[in-house]
Amino acid sequence: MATQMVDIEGQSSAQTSSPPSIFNKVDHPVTLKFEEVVYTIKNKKQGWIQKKKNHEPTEKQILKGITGMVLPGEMLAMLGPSGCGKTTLLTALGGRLGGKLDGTITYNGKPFSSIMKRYTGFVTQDDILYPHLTVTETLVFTALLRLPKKLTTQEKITHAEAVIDQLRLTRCKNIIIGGPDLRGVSGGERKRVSIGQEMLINPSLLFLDEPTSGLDSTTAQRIVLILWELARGGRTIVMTIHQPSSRLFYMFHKVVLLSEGNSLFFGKGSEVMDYFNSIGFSPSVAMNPSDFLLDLANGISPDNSSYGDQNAVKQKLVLAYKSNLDENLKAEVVEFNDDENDVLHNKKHERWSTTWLQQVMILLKRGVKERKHEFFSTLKIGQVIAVSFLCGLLWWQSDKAHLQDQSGLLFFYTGFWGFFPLFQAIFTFPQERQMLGKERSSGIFWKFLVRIVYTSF
Ligand SMILES: Nc1ncnc2c1ncn2[C@@H]1O[C@H](COP(=O)(O)OP(=O)(O)OP(=O)(O)O)[C@@H](O)[C@H]1O
Repeated sequence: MATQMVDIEGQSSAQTSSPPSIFNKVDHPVTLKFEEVVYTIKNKKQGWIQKKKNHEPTEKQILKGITGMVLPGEMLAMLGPSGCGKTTLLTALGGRLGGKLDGTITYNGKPFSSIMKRYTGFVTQDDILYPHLTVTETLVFTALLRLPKKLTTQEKITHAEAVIDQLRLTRCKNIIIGGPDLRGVSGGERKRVSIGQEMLINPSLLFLDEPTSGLDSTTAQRIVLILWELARGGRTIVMTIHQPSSRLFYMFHKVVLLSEGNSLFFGKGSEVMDYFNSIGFSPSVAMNPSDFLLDLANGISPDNSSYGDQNAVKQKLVLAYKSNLDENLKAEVVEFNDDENDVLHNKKHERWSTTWLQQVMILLKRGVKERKHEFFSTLKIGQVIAVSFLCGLLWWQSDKAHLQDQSGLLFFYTGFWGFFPLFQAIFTFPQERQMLGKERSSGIFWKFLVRIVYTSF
């Protein structure tokens, strides 16, 4: 099997022609509109004793009517305190939220569809990557899986190389991703690899959940700058972000401020301070706008930094939004005609994903690369030696004439070599769950099958 494997590192470094500039412009621009988005969840049922005591409502509203619009070439930042509903809104807009979702979300005037899914990239907060693959291997395997089958393997590798260049990952392209117990690329580089995986399909819409969390401000700025360049190519970019520095804040074209599922502001980042000033909230000292906005969303008024009347401040801000911005915004969203330029839905699309056999083969190769270190791990060799030693002791100088003894040994060996690989395979299922979830959304369904096949070797 090892001889069949594609030497990805070798092939990619052998590539001499300059990578195509596939990222300059997007082919199918998308306008994202969302009106009165409400998301409700059912509260978990309590035990019958608790149920009698507490009369909690059975449902909880996470999003309470959020409206907005993002045009191609724009970058929207969702701001708000922890638990205000940013990730929920992002997931809803990315077409990944199940459950009770009311309101309207449209992409060029149409609801979410499989065509839209193909042109949507989603970068989750946690980077789900294989720790033992290098940056190049990670991106090349993704390219082989996600790019249309009309492209040759070499062209797909060239695309992956182009992404590496674009994301300035060239210096670390041969370094492994790494994990909690394994040194690898830095946090910022890992985040760029995750973004690169989504960029490979040249998405029209890109969603990112906290792409800068845990990074220093320079690295965070570098990542937002890359996203800004992507937006300049006509992409629609939506991200959640916790507390951007003022340099970052002014890079966003639009900002939505959330508080407990309510919208407190939606509009241009450059206008947010003027808006809050106009309704009587202005910072007493010069401060980072995002700090100021987070204080407001937490109900901390600039003139009264005591924590007494937070609910009253929040209520005031919600009412101010409803009377000053909500109606105009809804009218703007309804009036905007995005049907005319809808190249995406008007064009005939080929079914371009790879066949299941190709997927199985690529996943098999990737699985072998990722787990080859386990095949001859000291632990596994130690386990086999220990079992062999015990068997040796038990059957030491056993009489060859005793056929039952010999068949017992054979029975034990057959059982051991049958179940030993089987248990290895079973324990990979929980480890692979996250990756399966991530890749299922890209249409890769054959992973479990492949896991069983190659772990049983
Ligand atoms: N399935 C669920 N069941 C119960 N509560 C949920 C569920 N999903 C989300 N919530 C609640 O909804 C609220 C919003 O969650 P969400 O993850 O969107 O917040 P967030 O603003 O992204 O927070 P953070 O910035 O900390 O990631 C939280 O209070 C969370 O506990």
